[in-house]
Amino acid sequence: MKIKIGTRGSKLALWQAYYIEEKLKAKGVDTEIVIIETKGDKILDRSLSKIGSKGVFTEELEDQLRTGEIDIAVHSAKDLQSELASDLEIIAFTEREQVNDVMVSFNKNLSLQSGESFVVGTSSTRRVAMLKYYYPHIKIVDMRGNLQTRLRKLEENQCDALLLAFAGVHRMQYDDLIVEHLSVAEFVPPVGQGCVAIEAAKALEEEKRMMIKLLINDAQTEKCLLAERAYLKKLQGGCSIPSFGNVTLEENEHGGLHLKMTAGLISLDGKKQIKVIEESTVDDPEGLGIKVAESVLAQGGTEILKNIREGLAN
Ligand SMILES: NCc1[nH]cc(CCC(=O)O)c1CC(=O)O
Repeated sequence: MKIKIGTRGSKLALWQAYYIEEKLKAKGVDTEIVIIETKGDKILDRSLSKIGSKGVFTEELEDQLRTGEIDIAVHSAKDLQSELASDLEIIAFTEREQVNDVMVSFNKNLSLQSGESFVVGTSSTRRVAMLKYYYPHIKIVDMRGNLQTRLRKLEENQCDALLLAFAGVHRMQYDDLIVEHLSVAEFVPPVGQGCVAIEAAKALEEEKRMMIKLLINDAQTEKCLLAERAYLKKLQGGCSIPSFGNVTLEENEHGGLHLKMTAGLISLDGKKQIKVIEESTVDDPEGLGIKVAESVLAQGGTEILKNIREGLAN
């Protein structure tokens, strides 16, 4: 059996593909890596929210899943839209990395807490809105491109610091540049951050699907991700919407486990934030995600989404 692994060509995407390849190879499964360029990789001069968030990093990979050119597509779970086409599915989630965001800079003394004003580069609507909400003294500049491009821009002094996911910084071995770990209670991570997801066509041979599930899937991370993705799907928000959602498995008094979800929405100007924290048993993660989404929508989320959609349409 040979598994053909489709991936984007960025260094972070390749890290993810090799990570999956190693897990399969370690159990004697033959693999081949196929690099596929996506629209998100090609268009670098416009912000993601303007290109349209749906599938910019996934469409070309999905086409090749359908033709059987590749057996699986490897994605950052965060980049995978919450609603897949009916002929595609996620068959595995890897064990998750630390989920928090970090601030990266060449200036070791920078801190968001200091009250000092400096320039932070980010293109994430969630990070922009959260900066405005918690740290209004910070100046923000739009900073797109892959990790290496952003770091080059940082080096060129286009900004003083970047906000990034710890997972990507760590995987690219830039830990030395981390000057601050952001609290997950304030900067609640977006759905999927830190997890690698495996997408496949429903038509994939059963033998391959079972093998990949067995060797790659982490059952605990899967529970968390199912809840988070159900939340995002209910909100119908892609990555251009400043939503956040993070689920952890927590121990009960009796040693069993339950799910704890922290999720919400923040307006683009950072003026209004809705945050809901809810716990549930582990057996219905999707139910938890939907319940929290309904609660966020009812507490003003509908209004925030409406404002954002009208703004983006202009
Ligand atoms: N949107 C790009 C992207 N997709 C996944 C990661 C980081 C790694 C991960 O969360 O899996 C990043 C970079 C970032 O947000 O800093």
